[in-house]
Amino acid sequence: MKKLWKYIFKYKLLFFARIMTISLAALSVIGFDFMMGFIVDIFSNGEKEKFIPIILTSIALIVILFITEYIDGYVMSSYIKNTVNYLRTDIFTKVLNKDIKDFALDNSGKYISILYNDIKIIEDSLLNNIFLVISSFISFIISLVFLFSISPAIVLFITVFGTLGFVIPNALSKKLVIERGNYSNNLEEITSVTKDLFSGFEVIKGFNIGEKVNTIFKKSSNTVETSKKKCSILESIIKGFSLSFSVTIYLGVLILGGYLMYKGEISVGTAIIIIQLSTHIVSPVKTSISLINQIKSVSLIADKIDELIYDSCEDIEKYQLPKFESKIEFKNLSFSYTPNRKTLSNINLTFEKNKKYAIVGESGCGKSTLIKLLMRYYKEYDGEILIDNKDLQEIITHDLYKNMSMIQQNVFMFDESIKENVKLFANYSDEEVLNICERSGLSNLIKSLPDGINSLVGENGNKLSGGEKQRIAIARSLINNTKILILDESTSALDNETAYNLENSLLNIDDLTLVVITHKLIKNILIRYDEIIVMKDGMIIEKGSFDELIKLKKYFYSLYYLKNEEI
Ligand SMILES: Nc1ncnc2c1ncn2[C@@H]1O[C@H](COP(=O)(O)OP(=O)(O)OP(=O)(O)O)[C@@H](O)[C@H]1O
Repeated sequence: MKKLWKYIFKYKLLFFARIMTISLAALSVIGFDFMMGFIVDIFSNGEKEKFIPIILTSIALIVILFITEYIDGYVMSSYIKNTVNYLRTDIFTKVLNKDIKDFALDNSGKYISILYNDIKIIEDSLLNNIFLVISSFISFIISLVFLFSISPAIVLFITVFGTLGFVIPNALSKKLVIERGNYSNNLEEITSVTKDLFSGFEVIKGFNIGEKVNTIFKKSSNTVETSKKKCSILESIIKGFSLSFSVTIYLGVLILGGYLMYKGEISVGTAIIIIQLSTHIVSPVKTSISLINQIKSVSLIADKIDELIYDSCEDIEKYQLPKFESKIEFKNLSFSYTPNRKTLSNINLTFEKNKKYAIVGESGCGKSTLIKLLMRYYKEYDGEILIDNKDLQEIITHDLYKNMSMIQQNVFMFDESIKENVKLFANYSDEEVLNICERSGLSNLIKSLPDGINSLVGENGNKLSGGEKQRIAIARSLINNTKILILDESTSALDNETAYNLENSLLNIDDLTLVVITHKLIKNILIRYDEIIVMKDGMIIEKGSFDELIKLKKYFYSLYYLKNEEI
């Protein structure tokens, strides 16, 4: 919660301006209460000389009320706009700064829920309520002081019942805080579920599982609404208590004021002022519990935000890697996703600068896992991964991904043109983009489109084939002058000829360290790699050039002939 104060006070001037305007508005309303009392006394006493002044003062008060309300609304909307904007943008930036592995720990629906649902709760329950509490407090104190000057007995009565009206509902409020936390978690859950279900729209349609998916959604929706209902029930119990005590105070003040008037100790006008002022005492007692609870409940949401935007890397990243210079080394590397099941065992491997490596092995042997560790998706491994003798975990994120990119089977596309998707909004000329597109095997596609590189790719590239998206991803890395390029089955969506041409053109780039995970065992391509790494059951069992491995007549040999017989 502490961290939220940073956002609340980011626009200090507007915050304090709002306290001023809300205090002025509260004072104007109290002024109006006094005016009612004066008007009644002046007319009931027949004080003719005060008729005109009191009418003029009433008009002036109405104008003041209007102006203070307007200024107050203006200041408040400016404060909310700036603060919510800052909060949301800051959280978004922090999420963007997360490491890939940290980001992947949570469903992205959680981040979306925080950015919209939780920030809305913070706006309604914290930002708005802070000022309501302050304004109620100001009216409460002024009214109490004035009432004390008329009758200490009235103030004593209010203090006793006001305290009871605060303490009893407060005892119930802890439960409400917990329920509100549940409600926020359930909202987060339904956002993630909805996002996942919509992402799988094609699968849902293709496999006719609409009914099943509907049931999942209904269950989630029901959970959200049930927790909301629990909050509402608790709120009404608390409100019921607060209302009973406030009505007691209100009626009590009325009776005590009426009694003082009956004894002739106060005028009718003063009795009216007492009644009016008592509303400023009753109202905070009635609403303060619910306001304070709402503010408290935000602390759970604030903790959740803190936890999600916490960046685990900042403290250990200390090495710069302006340019990849010599080698990547894996030393005695072992890794498990789950206890008791080793995915990688004792890997010792070196990728030298500008050399080309192919990783082969049957499905599930650990090829992608090895590469994911190099991309720093997971950090809990035994052994070491070093780039230019620097521990992978300690290299500054920006430098790491500037030097190294990975192209996977699923390529993300912005709903933009081919050109923007290749240059990723950086400043490259059309010639540079066209040149890179040619090297990435995109020339035919671009020639066939009326708008060439300016053609739009559609939402997540739905106007392109899987192979075309992969070629765009390769073009992205090449234009960015990535020094280490990793392809994870990334030519799988390409036909054999295109895959062959593309891999060949990447193998021709001298100043590129290339690591390709491949299932396609094509001799003409494989002979061009400096080293083929053969994996089985999470271990490297053979290493060498194509000819060396064939001569060995061991695992690679059988894998190669098996694949080529299949073809
Ligand atoms: N996130 C994960 N959690 C648990 N187990 C996983 C996870 N990812 C992969 N595995 C398991 O680890 C093993 C190695 O998977 P990996 O993806 O590295 O294999 P691969 O050689 O790349 O396979 P393929 O050629 O089919 O892509 C597999 O048994 C897989 O089921």
